Amino acid sequence: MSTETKCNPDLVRERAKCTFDVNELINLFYGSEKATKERRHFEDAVLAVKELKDAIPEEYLSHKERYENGVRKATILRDVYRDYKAKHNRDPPPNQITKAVIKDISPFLLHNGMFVPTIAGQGTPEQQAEWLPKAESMQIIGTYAQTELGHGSFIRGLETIATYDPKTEEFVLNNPTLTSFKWWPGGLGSTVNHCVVVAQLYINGKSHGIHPFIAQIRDLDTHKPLPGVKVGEIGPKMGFQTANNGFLGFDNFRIPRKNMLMKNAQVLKDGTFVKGINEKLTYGTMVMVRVGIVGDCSFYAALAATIAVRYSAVRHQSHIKASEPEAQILDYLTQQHKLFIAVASSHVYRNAYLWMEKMYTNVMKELSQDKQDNLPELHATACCLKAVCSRDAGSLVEECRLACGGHGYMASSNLPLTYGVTIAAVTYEGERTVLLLQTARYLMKAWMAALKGKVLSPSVSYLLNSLKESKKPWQNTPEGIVKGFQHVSFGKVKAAYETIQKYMKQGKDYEDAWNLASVQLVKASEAHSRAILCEVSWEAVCSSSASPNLSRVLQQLAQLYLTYWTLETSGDLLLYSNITKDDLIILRDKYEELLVAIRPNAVGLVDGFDLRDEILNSTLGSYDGRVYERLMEEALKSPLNQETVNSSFHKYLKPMMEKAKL
Ligand SMILES: CC/C=C\C/C=C\C/C=C\C/C=C/C(=O)SCCNC(=O)CCNC(=O)[C@H](O)C(C)(C)COP(=O)(O)OP(=O)(O)OC[C@H]1O[C@@H](n2cnc3c(N)ncnc32)[C@H](O)[C@@H]1OP(=O)(O)O
Ligand SMILES: Cc1cc2nc3c(=O)[nH]c(=O)nc-3n(C[C@H](O)[C@H](O)[C@H](O)COP(=O)(O)OP(=O)(O)OC[C@H]3O[C@@H](n4cnc5c(N)ncnc54)[C@H](O)[C@@H]3O)c2cc1C
Repeated sequence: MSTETKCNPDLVRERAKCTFDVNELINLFYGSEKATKERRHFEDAVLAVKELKDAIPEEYLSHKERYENGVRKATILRDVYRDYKAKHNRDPPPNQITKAVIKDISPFLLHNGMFVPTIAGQGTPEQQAEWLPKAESMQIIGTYAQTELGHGSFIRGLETIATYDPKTEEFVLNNPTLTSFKWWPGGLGSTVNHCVVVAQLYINGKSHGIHPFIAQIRDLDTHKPLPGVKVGEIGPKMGFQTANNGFLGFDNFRIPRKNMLMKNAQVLKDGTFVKGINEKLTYGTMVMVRVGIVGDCSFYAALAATIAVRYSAVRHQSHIKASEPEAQILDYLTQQHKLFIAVASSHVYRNAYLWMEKMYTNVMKELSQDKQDNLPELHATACCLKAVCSRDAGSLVEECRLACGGHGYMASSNLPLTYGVTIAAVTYEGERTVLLLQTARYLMKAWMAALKGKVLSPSVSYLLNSLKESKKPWQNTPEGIVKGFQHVSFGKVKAAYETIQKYMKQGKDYEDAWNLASVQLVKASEAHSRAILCEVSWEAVCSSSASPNLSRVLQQLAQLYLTYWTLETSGDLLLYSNITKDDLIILRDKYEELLVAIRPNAVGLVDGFDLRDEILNSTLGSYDGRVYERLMEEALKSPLNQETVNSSFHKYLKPMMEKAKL
């Protein structure tokens, strides 16, 4: 981190006001002092590589140049990872340094994030032995090719076909229609030579559902598409410009039988299909990534909050009192309302991610012992938390951007790109509504079980309690608010269920009744997610090992989250819990008190995310607060400022002005 010497005086004052030890917060957030040290050490090693520094900001490069620069840096970064592993005999610690290097999304994201994990999770030991060493060492580069032009959400509707030919013991891959073309996979455009292709398996004319296959699509020496492969890049997007998303189609492309990933289901040499214990295990990589996305949401909220809070401490505009100097915009309560929820939410998502990660690890362990009982709960929880956290994180980043006024609109603030990247997670890895409806299926089943008095899984057991406790008075405490959110979820689950029943009594079949109730079902899932987020984050704060000074501030943040959402969803609480108008007024006042209480620690709290200037990559958010200097320095890098008179003056402006004189 930069030293305080050249720091903006407002930020120096802010840091002096902080009531807790920022290093303690950093160590708590990242797990331990050792974890912080190792992460920083690795980040230092990456940032010491001169070739990773960009000569000019990415925004001035063409689409093609941006990609090429992204690949260049991704390969150097990969060397740093390899060298670290060789030296320390372990992988580098979790870190976000790719943001400092690639800025947008790495063309290797899908290789590391889905290709390798799919081989590890869906391959037999022999298949893992064949491909993992090559993939992990980057002798081959891959992606996860599932989505097609015509289908993304409904994956049973995928049209890519893998027909087994027992004579040659091969699968023949085909994309018979335009809509069957793979569309979106990251790195597919021009980077990868392999992919996991999700395709419909046909044996002797019989369909056996979708399965993952490994296909080599480009020559390893020339990188030319292999015969029978049509592949390319899909073009510019809202973000993900360097992710190199691509399209792919096969024309009678043959792959050996051993290229079907066969941990779950198998095709024997003679074409016998052996079903797996649960066909949904094929969807396993998606569950893993959905859990990871909750962690990503914590990072993006932290990044945007760091930029906007530091900027708001440096920026002065207007007066609170006419007699006093212009105020730091961070002193306006409205600004605190916009920003502190992003700080608080980052902690909430972090705790939810750690909680989900534990659930994921447990279920994976159970699956390895053929025990599947807790898989539905994992799937339902990962779906709704991914859906709610990504949408909320996107909104928080946008609110942080708006809170920086005009300068937040500058690319050099890094907030527009951060928004483009964050909001993409609402769609990828399962579109929000679609995932919430998956959770709703689970909630409806849980509700029916609750009505029968059955024992429910831990994440939905509150439905039973709420059934018993519906008459208890509201309590204006964090625990009371958590219960309140559970009552809202209970009420919405019950209402959605009864709506389905109502339509069925009117003669509709279950599917139509489901569709007619689906707005309510989505809302029930959202309420369920909010109840989980509130409960998990409050419990994490209460059981944390933080010192009293830090604990106080973390409790304030967690209470801010609870109170913010109570006020945002007060209509629901009035409808489904025993909260009263008077309780809401007390909570409104409490919320305002919390903003005021958190205010002196705002800069300390974002310093506690320990995001280096290179990761923030923002003129507005740097540790030293040299906002105006940086805005000007960055503007001067514009190619339009490298010449006094642009040629368009002579070509167009001057002739126009002269024509106007005639
Ligand atoms: C930090 C992250 C690390 C790395 C980052 C890497 C990349 C990030 C950046 C970008 C990459 C993006 C990649 C992608 O987007 S890849 C493509 C992702 N695509 C999707 O997510 C598709 C979404 N659709 C689905 O998952 C399924 O189609 C859907 C679940 C919606 C429906 O499936 P299906 O029609 O087969 O099932 P249903 O009939 O609705 O339900 C049947 C039954 O199955 C249960 N189920 C469904 N999915 C699962 C699962 N994954 N695990 C367990 N069980 C599952 C479902 O609950 C139903 O149960 P029941 O109610 O009991 O019948
Ligand atoms: C940045 C980015 C990166 C991606 N990377 C990859 C990748 O690497 N590999 C890969 O395979 N894919 C990738 N994808 C694709 C992504 O997984 C899909 O776009 C996503 O799953 C959504 O599917 P869709 O595009 O078909 O949306 P659609 O399903 O067409 O959604 C459109 C609308 O229809 C609604 N809808 C659809 N079905 C239902 C339903 N059953 N009930 C109610 N409403 C419904 C949705 O809610 C939404 O409002 C990526 C996408 C993006 C944006």
